[in-house]
Amino acid sequence: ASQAESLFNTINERLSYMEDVALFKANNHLPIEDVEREKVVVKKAIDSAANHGLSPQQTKAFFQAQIAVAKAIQYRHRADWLSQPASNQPRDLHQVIRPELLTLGNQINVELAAYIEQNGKISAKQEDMFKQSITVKYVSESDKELLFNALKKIELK
Ligand SMILES: C=C(O[C@@H]1C=C(C(=O)O)C=C[C@H]1O)C(=O)O
Repeated sequence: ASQAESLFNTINERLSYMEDVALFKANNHLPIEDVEREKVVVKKAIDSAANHGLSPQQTKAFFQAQIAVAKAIQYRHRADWLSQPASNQPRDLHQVIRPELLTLGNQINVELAAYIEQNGKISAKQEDMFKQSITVKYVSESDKELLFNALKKIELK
C-alpha cells in the first residue's frame, strides 16, 4: 500500500474500535459522550503533533472531527441494539481500547508528518482513495467529508 493508503488505513482502524466502545458503554450504562476523556485525547493529539512537526491547531481540529464521527458511529450501533441486542463481548474500554486509541492517534500523526514531508499536504487528489479506505460500518458520506476536509488542512509547522 502507498504511504497515503497506510495513513488512511490507520484512520479507519481507529474508527473500527467504536463498535466495541459503544458495546462496552451500553453494557456498563455509560453515556457515549465523555467530555473529560475527549480533553485527554485532544491534549495527547496536540502534544504528539508538536513532537512530529505538525501544525497544532489544524491537528486539533482533525482529532475533534475524528471524535465527532466516533460518537456518531456509537449512536448508530446503540440504536440497532434497542431492537436487536448484541451477542458478542467487547474488549475492555479502560484496560485495552483507550490505550490502543492513543497509540493509533500518535501513529496517525507519525504517518501524516512523513507523508507531508515527502509529498506536501493531503489534497483533493487523495479524496477518492480516502473514501474507499474508510470501510467501517456507519461512517456516512458526510462523515467522510468532515474528516477529509479537516485532514487536508494540516501542514508542517
Ligand atoms: C472513543 C470514546 O468515545 C467518545 C469518543 C472519543 C474519541 O474518539 O477519542 C472520546 C470520548 C468519547 O466522547 C471513548 O469514550 O473513549
